[in-house]
Amino acid sequence: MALHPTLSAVTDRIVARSRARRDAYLARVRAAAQQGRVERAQLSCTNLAHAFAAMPDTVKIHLKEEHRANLAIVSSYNDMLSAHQPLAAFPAWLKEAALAAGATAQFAGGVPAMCDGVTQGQPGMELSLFSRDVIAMSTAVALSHQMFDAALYLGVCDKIVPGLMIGALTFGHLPALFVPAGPMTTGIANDEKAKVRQLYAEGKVGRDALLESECQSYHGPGTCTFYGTANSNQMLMEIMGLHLPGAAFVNPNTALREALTRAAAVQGKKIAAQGEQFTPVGEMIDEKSIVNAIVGLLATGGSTNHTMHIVAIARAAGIDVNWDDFDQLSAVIPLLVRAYPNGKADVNHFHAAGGMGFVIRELLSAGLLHEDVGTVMGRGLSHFTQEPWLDNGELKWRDAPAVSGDDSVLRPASNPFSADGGLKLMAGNIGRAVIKVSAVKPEHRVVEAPAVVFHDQNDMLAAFKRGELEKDFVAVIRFQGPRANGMPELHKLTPALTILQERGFKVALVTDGRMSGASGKVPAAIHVSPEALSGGAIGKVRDGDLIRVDAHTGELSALVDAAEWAAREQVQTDLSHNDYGMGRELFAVFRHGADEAEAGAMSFRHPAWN
Ligand SMILES: O=C(O)[C@H](O)[C@@H](O)[C@H](O)[C@H](O)COP(=O)(O)O
Ligand code: SF4
Repeated sequence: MALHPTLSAVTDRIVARSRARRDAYLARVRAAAQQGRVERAQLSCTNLAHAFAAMPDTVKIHLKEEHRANLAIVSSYNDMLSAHQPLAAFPAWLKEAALAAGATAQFAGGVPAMCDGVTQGQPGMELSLFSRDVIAMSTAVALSHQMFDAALYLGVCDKIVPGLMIGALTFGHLPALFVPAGPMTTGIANDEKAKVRQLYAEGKVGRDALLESECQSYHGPGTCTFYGTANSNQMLMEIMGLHLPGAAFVNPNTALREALTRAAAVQGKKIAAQGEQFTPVGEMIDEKSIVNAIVGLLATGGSTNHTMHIVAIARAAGIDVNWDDFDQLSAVIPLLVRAYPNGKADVNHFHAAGGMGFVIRELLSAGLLHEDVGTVMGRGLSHFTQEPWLDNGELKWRDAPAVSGDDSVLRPASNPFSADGGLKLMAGNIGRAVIKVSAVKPEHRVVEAPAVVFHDQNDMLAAFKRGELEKDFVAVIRFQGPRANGMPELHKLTPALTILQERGFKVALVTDGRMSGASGKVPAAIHVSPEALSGGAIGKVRDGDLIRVDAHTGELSALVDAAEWAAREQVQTDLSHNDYGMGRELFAVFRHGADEAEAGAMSFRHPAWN
C-alpha cells in the first residue's frame, strides 16, 4: 500500500524544518564514529587499566584487544518502581550472553528512576519531569568512559525511557538497544480500581478498603498494566525498532523474558562497530522513525506526556517536531487499541490479542507507517510484525496473529475504534495546548462553563470536599508549568472531576501542568503554552470567565471581550514555596532554564537549540 499522503507531507515538512540542525547533528555523529571506530582505542594505557581493573580475567583479556565489542549496560534498576525491580537480574544475564557470543559487557552506570505512582499528588512529583533530563545526563556520565562499542539501555517507566533516549542520541555514534522488563500480571480491573477511588473520594469507603483495592491492582513485579506513559514507552521502542521484536509486553520472571534479555546482548554485539551490522543510533533514528513514533502513539491511544517527550527525543537527534505535526497526523491515524484508560482492557490483554506485531502490520499494510527505516534488526520495520516464542527453550519469532484475538481491545486498520487518533491541538486566546479524547465520551468533548481558578491542585480538592464544585465549571489550574514548579502531573484530580462529571455536571480542566497517561475520562486541555509564569494568557483568566473547551474544533478560549482581554494584567503569585523541600532546592537551575511544553520542556540549554 502506498504511503498515506499526510504521512509523506508531514515527514517532508519535518525534514525541511530540521535540515540545518539535522545535518550538523549527523556530521558530529559521523565524526565521532570515524574518530574512534573502536572507542577505547583512543584511551591511554592508564585509562584502560582503570577501566577494567576490577573485571575478571576472562573479560580483561578481551578488553585489551580491540576486535571484540564491549557493550555498555546503562540501567535504571531500583526497588521503588515495580517495573524496574526485575532489572536486577539483567546485567548478569547480559554479561554471560555477551561473553558467550565473543563480546564483553560492563555495567557502565546507573541512572535514577522516579515512580510517578509513588509521587503522584506529592511534592516529589515536582522533580519528575526534570528527572528525565537528569537521566539523560546520567547516561552521558556512564558513556563518557569511552569504553564502549554499543549500549544496552535498561529502563521502562515514564521519564526513564525518554531520558535514556536523549542520552543515547547524544551519543549517536554508538549503536543502542533497549531492554525492557515487561508488564505486571493482571490484577483487579483498572475500572474496579477507579471505582473504589471514587467511593473513597465521596467518603463512602475508608482507607483500608482503598489500600486493599490498590494493592490488588499494583501487586507484583512489572509495569503497571494500564496504558499510561510507561507502556507507551514500550510501544515507542518497538515501533522505532529499538527493542527486539515483540519484547515490549512479555511479562518479567518468565523464561521468554530471560531469553529475550540474553538475545539482546547478542544483537548488541552484532550492531556494534566490530559487528556485521554497524548501526549507530543517531543514523538509525531519523525523521521517519520519529513520525512512526507519533503514529504509534496515536494508533494506540498513548500517553499525552509523549507530546513533550517525543519532541525532546527528536531534538536530541537534530529533528524538529511540533504539535501541528501531531495534530495533522492524528486526523488520519485510526485508533486500533482500547486499553485503559481508553477502554477496560490492560496491556496484557492487548498483548494476548495480538500486540505490537499486529498493530505494526496493520499500519504498514494501510500505508500509515514508514517501512523503510533503520532498526536494531536491520533495515525495514517489517521485522517488527513478528512475536517471540520459545520452541523447546529456543528463542524464535513467528508472524503476529492474522486476526485480533479480541476486537474489543485490538482492531484491524479496516475497522478501527475511531478514524482518528484522538489527540487534538487546542488553540485560542488562552494559548496552545493538547487534549486526548480517546478516553472522553463524545458527549463530554465540548464544555463551555465558568472558570474556577486555582494555583494548587489541593485547593481544588478542598473546594470539592466543601461541596463548592457541584456545578458546570472549567477548573483552571495554573502556575503548574515547567518553570513554575516542574510541571507535575495533576492526576490526583481525576476521581473528583470524574465524580462531578458522573453527577451530570459539564466539567473540564485547563492547565499549564500535565496529566498522567492513566488520566482520561474528563476533557483536559493540558500543557498550555506559554505557561502562566512565562506571561502566558492562562495568567489572565479570572473566576467566572466563560471558558470554551471544544475538542472537535480545537478551540480553547476565554469568551471575554477582546479589548478587555487585551487590557488585562497577568496575575502574579508567590512561588517561593516551590524552591524548598523534597530536593526542589537542587532543581532551581532546571526550572529557570526550562523550555515551553511544546519545545519538549527541556531543562538544559541544548547548544543545538539555543
Ligand atoms: O503518565 C503515567 O502513566 C503516570 O504518571 C503513571 O506512571 C503514574 O503512575 C500514575 O499515577 C498511575 O496512575 P494511578 O496514580 O492512578 O495509580
Ligand atoms: S507505570 Fe507509573 S506507577 Fe507503575 S512503576 Fe512505572 S512509574 Fe511507577
